[in-house]
Amino acid sequence: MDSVIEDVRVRKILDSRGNPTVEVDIITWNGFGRAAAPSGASTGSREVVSFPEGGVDQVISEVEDLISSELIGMAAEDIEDIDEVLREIDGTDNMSAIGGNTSVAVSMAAAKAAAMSFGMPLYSFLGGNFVSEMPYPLGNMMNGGAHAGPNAPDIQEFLVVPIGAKDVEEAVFANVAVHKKLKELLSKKDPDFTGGKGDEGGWIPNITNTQALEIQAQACEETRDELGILIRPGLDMASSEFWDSEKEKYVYSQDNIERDVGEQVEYVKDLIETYNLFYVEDPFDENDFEGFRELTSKVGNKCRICGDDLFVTNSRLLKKGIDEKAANAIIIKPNQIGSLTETYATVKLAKENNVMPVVSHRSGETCDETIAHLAVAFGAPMIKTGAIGGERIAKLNELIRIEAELSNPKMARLF
Ligand SMILES: C=C(OP(=O)(O)O)C(=O)O
Ligand SMILES: [Mg+2]
Repeated sequence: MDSVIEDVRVRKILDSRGNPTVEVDIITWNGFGRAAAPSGASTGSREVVSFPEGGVDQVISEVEDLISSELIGMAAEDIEDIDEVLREIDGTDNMSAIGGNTSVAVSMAAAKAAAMSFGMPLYSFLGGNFVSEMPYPLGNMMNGGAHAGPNAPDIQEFLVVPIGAKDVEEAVFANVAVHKKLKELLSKKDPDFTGGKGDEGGWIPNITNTQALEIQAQACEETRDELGILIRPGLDMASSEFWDSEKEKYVYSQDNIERDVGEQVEYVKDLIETYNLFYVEDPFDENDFEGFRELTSKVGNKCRICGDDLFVTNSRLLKKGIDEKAANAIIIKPNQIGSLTETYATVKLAKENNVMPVVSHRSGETCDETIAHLAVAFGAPMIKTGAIGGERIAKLNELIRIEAELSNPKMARLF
């Protein structure tokens, strides 16, 4: 049996914020898989718990042996069984005993070890022989909110989608062209602009939300004219971060404006129309299915309204969202749910219900490239990975390699 697990090793490594995270190696008779877990800053409250109370050190000192003694002898390709064993070892509802980051790194390392044992790339081991669609990269251009400092916009991520790109390589370089253009524009606009970047490599501008939206639109247009590629703007508002539950208002401190739910619906609708936004993530607090539903019913035919903190990659929450018609896209972050099996179940449910899965990095990342393979294997039309920075380009460059390997690659359908 080529894929029988012979050893499991867990180590503490650095993530891009300089925090500790776990990296797992799984060694099979005939292969090897390595995966590391990322971590969020603007996390949803219903995500599984990343690590046990003692953090990564406790995983190394107590959990590693528990996991390896159960997994050694199992076949690495039996991913569902492996994920079930991890759930049993943990024994809690939210993975707080071993940590969702531990379990997801084991789950992904097992899949990679199985793929190598059978001599296949991960995307075809998970997605089958017929995968051919490449995701559009959602590039992160400017950062605010929890990913930036105090004078930045409240909106967390100013994104772009190069919807006119003919292939991934063109798409990735189009995003970088917008990123470079923005540096020029921001330097002209703000004499104090230092070129500082946020957690995901987007610029941190010292400007208001409206100014940032204007400059993002300008950068998209100018880059489109220069490259001849249509590029549309998008946002991750990460609104849970500035929702004040006592006041029941969204507090935009940079603009000195507060909006109730109804005003937020109108504001975001207006942004979508004014800036021709292609994508808006988390325009409402993570508990506000009703706000999501109202916005989606008004503009869901022209814009992807995406739930991240709302769904936390959880199929039960997605089912609620589908029943309530709350969104037409969902962020897929495997470490929010703690296993590949559950990640896949959520993707499958989304696709069956015309909810677009968008595979995503976290703000704290490593150079692990697994999500590039997951996006292709799952047929996700978009992937959110940033635009520059070592841990971001690890995924983007892997997408370029995958595209070069496929015999008949084409871009996914966005509409
Ligand atoms: C990537 C994101 O940030 P974090 O990883 O901090 O949740 C996000 O909110 O989509
Ligand atoms: Mg988000």
